[in-house]
Amino acid sequence: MTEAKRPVVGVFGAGKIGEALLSGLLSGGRDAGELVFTERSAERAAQLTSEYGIASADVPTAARTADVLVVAVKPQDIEPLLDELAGVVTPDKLVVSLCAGLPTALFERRLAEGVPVVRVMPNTPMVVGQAMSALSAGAHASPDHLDLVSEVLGVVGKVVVVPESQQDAVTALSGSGPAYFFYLVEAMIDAGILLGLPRAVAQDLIVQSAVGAATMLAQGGNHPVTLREAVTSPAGTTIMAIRELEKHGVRAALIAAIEAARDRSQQLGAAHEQG
Ligand SMILES: NC(=O)C1=CN([C@@H]2O[C@H](COP(=O)(O)OP(=O)(O)OC[C@H]3O[C@@H](n4cnc5c(N)ncnc54)[C@H](OP(=O)(O)O)[C@@H]3O)[C@@H](O)[C@H]2O)C=CC1
Ligand SMILES: O=C(O)[C@@H]1CCC=N1
Repeated sequence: MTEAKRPVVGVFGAGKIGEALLSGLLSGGRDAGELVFTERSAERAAQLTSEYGIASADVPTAARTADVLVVAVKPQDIEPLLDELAGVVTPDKLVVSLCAGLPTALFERRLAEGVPVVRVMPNTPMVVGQAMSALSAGAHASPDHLDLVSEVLGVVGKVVVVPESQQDAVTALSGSGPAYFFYLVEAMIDAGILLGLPRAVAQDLIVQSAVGAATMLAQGGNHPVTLREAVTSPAGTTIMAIRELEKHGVRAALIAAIEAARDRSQQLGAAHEQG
């Protein structure tokens, strides 16, 4: 039986998330020949080609070569890229935007009539096959297009479909989410240093605690409250720490932080609505 031909994925802007996607797809079994990317800096393009064996191309060539065009430039850099894509992207292609805040309507306005667009918010754990990607279909994207994006991003992690109206919230939660966990881990390692532990020991203790806790959350099916209560003994050590976290407003700080990230995602989109 012959296998159906897999789509060629083109990554436009191979920075942090673009590179994470390319390397995650390779680790997930895609061939370098099924991938292409564009980069502004020739030096960075050469470095990525040497590291991964994936060819780079200019924007029009990559747009013609790829079936799925993944846009991974900063929202602030989108306009010149859309100028380049506008003349070459045809409705038989699929455009996938990873850009925070940018609505599918922006792409639909700037590209040829009928080009399907899917907005995705992924996150960097795609380098280890553990991304969380949330997908929303634009006006011309069909269920088959969503299936195609799910298939590609399913190689590098989990996929969920959400209404586009929820994408700013998703961006604040799971798009930025890994940074919050890294920040907490960093702070807990500092606490270990304060308590006199060697840095490497503190890091091992906290990272393995994070891995263990994440695995229990992902696999155990228990609510986080139940899991935390199981650690929190009457008159024990954990409740003393929890009291301090509550006293310092850590829960409220996290809620406010995530709300601020949501607001910023909305602003990034609004900037392009006006311009
Ligand atoms: N980082 C993350 O965790 C996540 C990021 N995103 C989204 O992904 C997008 C990219 O973010 P991130 O990877 O962090 O940003 P980066 O700045 O690391 O990557 C963007 C890359 O695109 C290049 N670039 C810019 N314009 C063009 C162009 N016209 N043609 C080709 N390449 C171009 C940049 O080059 P140069 O450096 O020379 O400017 C840079 O290498 C953003 O829209 C962000 O919102 C989404 C989810 C998570
Ligand atoms: O910080 C940002 O804007 C991007 C979007 C989500 C994660 N990083």
